Amino acid sequence: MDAKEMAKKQAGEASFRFIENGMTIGLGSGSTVYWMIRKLGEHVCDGLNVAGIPSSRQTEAWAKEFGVPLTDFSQTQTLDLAIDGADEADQSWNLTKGGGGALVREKIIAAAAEQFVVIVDESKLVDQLGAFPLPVEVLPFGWEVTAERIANLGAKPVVRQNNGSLFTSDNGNYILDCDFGTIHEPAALHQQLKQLVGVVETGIFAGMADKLLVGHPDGVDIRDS
Ligand SMILES: O=C[C@H](O)[C@H](O)[C@H](O)COP(=O)(O)O
Repeated sequence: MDAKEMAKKQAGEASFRFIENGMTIGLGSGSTVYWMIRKLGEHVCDGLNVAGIPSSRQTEAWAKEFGVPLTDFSQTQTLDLAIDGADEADQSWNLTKGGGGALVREKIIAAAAEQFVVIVDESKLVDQLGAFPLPVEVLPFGWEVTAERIANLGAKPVVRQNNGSLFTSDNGNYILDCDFGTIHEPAALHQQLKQLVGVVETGIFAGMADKLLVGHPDGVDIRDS
C-alpha cells in the first residue's frame, strides 16, 4: 500500500471512534470511506448494532460486502452521524466534494446528520478551494444551456465523461466539472450556482463539517470545529 492509501486508511479507520452502539449513520462515498466501512463491518461482526444509509451504489455494495446493515430515509429522517471524504478542504473547512459523482446524496445525508465527520488524507488540505474543478450536478435536459450559464459566472465547465459516454450520476443526472480558479467565497458561489435553472446541486459543502480527520501514513490529526 502506498503512503497516500495508508493516510486514507488512517483517516477512515479513525472515524470509527465517533460511532456508538445504536446509531444510524450516513455512509459517504469514495476511497477513504471504503476504509471506514470495512472497519465498521468488523465491529458489526463483533456485535455492534448500527444501521447505515449509503450515499451511492458503490457504498451500498461495500456495506453489503462487509455486513453493515442498511436502512433508508423512509425509516428515519435524522441521522446520528455522517462520515464522508472530500476532494478539497480549506482552512475554514469548506469542502469540495463530488469527485466520484455522489455529491447530491452526500449533501442530503450530511444535512440530515447531527454530526458530520469528514475524513481526508493530508493531500486534500488547501488554503483555498479551486485547484480541484468544482463538480456541479445538472439535469440532462438542456445541460448545454446550463453549462453556458455557469461559464458566464466565470468557470470553464467540462461535462464529465466515462469510457467515451457522458457520466451519469446515481440520480440520472450529468456532472459539469467547473474550473473557477481560486474560489474566494465558496458559500456565495454555491448560492449563485443554485439559482441557475438546471443546477441540481453543487459540490461546495460550506460550513457543514463538525470534525475533520486528517490522515497521514503513520497517524491521524483530529480537529474540532
Ligand atoms: O463523489 C464523491 C465524494 O464526494 C468523495 O467523498 C470524494 O470524491 C473523495 O473521495 P476519495 O476519498 O476517494 O478521495
